[in-house]
Amino acid sequence: MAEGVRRRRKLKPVEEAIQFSLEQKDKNGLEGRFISHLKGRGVFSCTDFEKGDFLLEYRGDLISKEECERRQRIYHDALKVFMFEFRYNGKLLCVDAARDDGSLGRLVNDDHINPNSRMKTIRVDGKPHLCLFATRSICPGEEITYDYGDSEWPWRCTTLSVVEPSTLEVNTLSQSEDTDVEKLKVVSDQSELDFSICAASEGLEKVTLKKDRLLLDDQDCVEKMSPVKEHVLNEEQSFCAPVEGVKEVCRHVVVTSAISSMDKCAECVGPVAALKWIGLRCKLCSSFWHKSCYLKLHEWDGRRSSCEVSSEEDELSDEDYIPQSESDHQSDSSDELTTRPARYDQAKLLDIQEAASSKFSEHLRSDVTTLNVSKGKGKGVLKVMEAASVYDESDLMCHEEQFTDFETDSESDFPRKQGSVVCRSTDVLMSSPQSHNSKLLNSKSTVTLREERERSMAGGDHCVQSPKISCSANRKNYCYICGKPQSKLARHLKTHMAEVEVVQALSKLLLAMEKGCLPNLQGKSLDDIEIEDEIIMTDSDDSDPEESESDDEALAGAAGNSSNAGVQKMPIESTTELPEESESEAETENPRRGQKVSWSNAEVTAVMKHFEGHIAKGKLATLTECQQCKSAEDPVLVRRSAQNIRDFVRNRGISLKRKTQSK
Ligand SMILES: C[S@@+](CC[C@H](N)C(=O)[O-])C[C@H]1O[C@@H](n2cnc3c(N)ncnc32)[C@H](O)[C@@H]1O
Repeated sequence: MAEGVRRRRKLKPVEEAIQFSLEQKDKNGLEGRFISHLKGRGVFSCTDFEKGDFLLEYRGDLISKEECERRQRIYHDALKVFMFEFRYNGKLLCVDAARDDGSLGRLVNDDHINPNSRMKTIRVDGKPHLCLFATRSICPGEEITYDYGDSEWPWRCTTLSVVEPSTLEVNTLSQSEDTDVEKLKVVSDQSELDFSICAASEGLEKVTLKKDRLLLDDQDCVEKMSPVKEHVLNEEQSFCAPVEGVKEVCRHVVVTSAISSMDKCAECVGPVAALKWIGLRCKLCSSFWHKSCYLKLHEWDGRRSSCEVSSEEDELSDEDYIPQSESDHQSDSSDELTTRPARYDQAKLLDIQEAASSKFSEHLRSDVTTLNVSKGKGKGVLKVMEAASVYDESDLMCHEEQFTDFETDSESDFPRKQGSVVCRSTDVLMSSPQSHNSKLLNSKSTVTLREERERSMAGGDHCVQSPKISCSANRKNYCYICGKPQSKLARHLKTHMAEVEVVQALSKLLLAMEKGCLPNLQGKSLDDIEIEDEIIMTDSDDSDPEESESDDEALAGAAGNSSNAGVQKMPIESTTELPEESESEAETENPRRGQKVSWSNAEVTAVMKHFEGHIAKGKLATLTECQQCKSAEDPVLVRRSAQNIRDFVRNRGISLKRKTQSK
């Protein structure tokens, strides 16, 4: 009874904050949504909040200054933005929310002009917790924001100062009303930048910037805490919002580069795929970007002219497989980079869309394919379709996207923006190039699809974009990703757009389309789909197999030859030697890899044990299979990477094919 009464009693905001902090839960009435490519996600209220209400905790690992520094050394910029440094009991601490635990606090964006909440510390079990409280009443639909504090937050600045690494003194301008903006002194030797920034808020902020991190000095900080409740918050505490903006001081010198799947685009923070991707890397600050993101960024802030682009390509690690995809093709030439306009808002998925468009328009013209794929609990049906004019059309749409407001409520907006639609139904999304209005068509079968397509083609109306993945059941839409029913599916899907799963699903489908093996995927769950690459001999494979391409050539093959878009030519990366009969003696030297390593008989036997079937069938091994082989045969293959093994299998397959053909 007493328990019941306690439950019913409305908790005071601080009590509520303590309760939610203890339970590690977010409050109802708030939701995360994707806002835009520029801003990323944000948190929105779905209910009314009153001034003073507790909203959310900025949840993460509470770590010391030292641990914070250590993590900042190893974190990519994209993760550093989730590190919230603050002062508590005279100590510099940090809540690291880099790990996405699904909590909403980490997604709250900055607003220094009209924020509706404020970050405060409360003490729970002797430890500080960062909690957001409403500073005014908040209506449903409003985005929750707080003031990150005075700093050079890039999104606040209309003009960004770009600093030459060698520049010794730079004036910085804060967008805030405060007048105490002083000089930013830069002492730079490229390897270590020390900045003393004096900016004003309620007090003077002193920040030491080393390499690429911000540390608060023993001075007043960005934001001073007002006590929430004396026994909870009994001393002056100060805050610094998530670390950000350091990359802006670099005058980027970018090169096209093969980038590890672990590294994210500094602009959209998104991975492209589980595999290594080709993008741009700044030689000075080692940030990475999708090419389209980089172009967009430098058009936005007018720094384009100050950016150097080199055509030099980076070294590839022999661990990484570079997929031959159109998204790679985008990154191939510095020429293109300097001349091509930035067109994409939703870089990540649009990259894939573009990949699909150009690749499939080459060799899948007039094809309409339906693919049933089950995923999770529901009976999802993926319809994948392709239209003859897809390339031109997607091009047109990409251009138009610049002028389209993404923030519309239109059901069709998301798919059109994304280019690739993921929803659950027998419905298929189609769109007309004239109107650019996507509409849900209740297409029940391939025949219907084809008819629809033919009808629209005849009427000058074209099916748009590939792949289209559309799922629903009984006219109720279920989200393909989280499986929940959604009345506003298109809008809901925006929340998933950054998820790797979507990108991976699309990648798989694209690969399957490209290889013409979509029908084989009928009824499979996405997790079960493993697309085996088949070895396709090309002219260049007719040369002596021992003379495999250099890494550069392989990279160029993988990234640069869009005219080969219709052919899946596996780049020969020469990460291992070609194992001919004499492979045990064969030695190939890769200057980048240093020591040449010949294949021993034991190694060959170990690999053959696993991949004889692949070689006979002319199939490529996947990296996972190679890793499994390596583990199973441990320690025989200790000198070989999974990629080495993969190359071995491929090269063997090529040799065998050649032999068969010559017979
Ligand atoms: C703690 S995260 C907030 C969540 C973030 N929007 C996301 O999608 O992950 C901080 C980052 O959000 C972005 N951000 C925050 N406030 C912003 C604003 N007002 N305008 C644009 N971007 C903002 C910046 O990229 C910043 O580095």
